[in-house]
Amino acid sequence: MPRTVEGQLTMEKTPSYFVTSEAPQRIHAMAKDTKLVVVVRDPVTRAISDYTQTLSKKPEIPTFEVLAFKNRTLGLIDASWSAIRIGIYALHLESWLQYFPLSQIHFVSGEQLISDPAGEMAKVQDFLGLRRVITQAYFHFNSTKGFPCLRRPEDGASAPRCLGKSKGRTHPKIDPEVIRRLRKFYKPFNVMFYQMTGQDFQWEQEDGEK
Ligand SMILES: Nc1ncnc2c1ncn2[C@@H]1O[C@H](COP(=O)(O)OS(=O)(=O)O)[C@@H](OP(=O)(O)O)[C@H]1O
Repeated sequence: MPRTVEGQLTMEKTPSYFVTSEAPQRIHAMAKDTKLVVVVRDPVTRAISDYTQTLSKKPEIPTFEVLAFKNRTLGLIDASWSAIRIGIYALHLESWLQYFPLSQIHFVSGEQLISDPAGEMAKVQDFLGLRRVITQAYFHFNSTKGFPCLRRPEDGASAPRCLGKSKGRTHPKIDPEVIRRLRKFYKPFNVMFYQMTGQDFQWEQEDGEK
């Protein structure tokens, strides 16, 4: 990590930290006042997104439906498969709460980051004690991509910058029965996560992928 001088904030982004059991202790030992920002999305959609990413690199892998189960006849989910395990957010958060108070952790809703990026970024800036610089003016919804893209009002007419092709890929169609089974699997963990964070992410609202 680079040294931070007075008046600076050092930021670092590593998605795997949240699910790495040694990370909370190590980060706490390095800087116990560190503020943590975690982006979470519906774990079922997250698992499919994770699978889609792997599939793009290894097209020969088995189907999502095959990988999701230890025993499909019995409906036994394979919670050791990383695409599924990562979405058990309550489990991972428990390790962080051994070292950091909840007040030092901010959770961003992945769904709202897409539907209301400025609102979600306002909360992040408040949490970090920053002025709200990134506002609505910084976002432009690109209907072709189906996601908000970033523009810099200070750059005048320059085109908004969308994330690359590997973000916002089309997901394969997954058997709705498998989705239902996965929703049932995650429900108790999601409820526990809402209780632990005091935030209801509303992942139980609809059936099907979000
Ligand atoms: N603005 C914008 N543009 C494009 N994509 C967006 C955006 N906001 C959120 N998302 C969602 O981010 C998902 C990819 O994030 P990742 O977690 O895979 O990224 S990373 O691994 O942390 O780099 C990606 O998941 P997939 O849709 O499965 O590709 C998107 O749904």
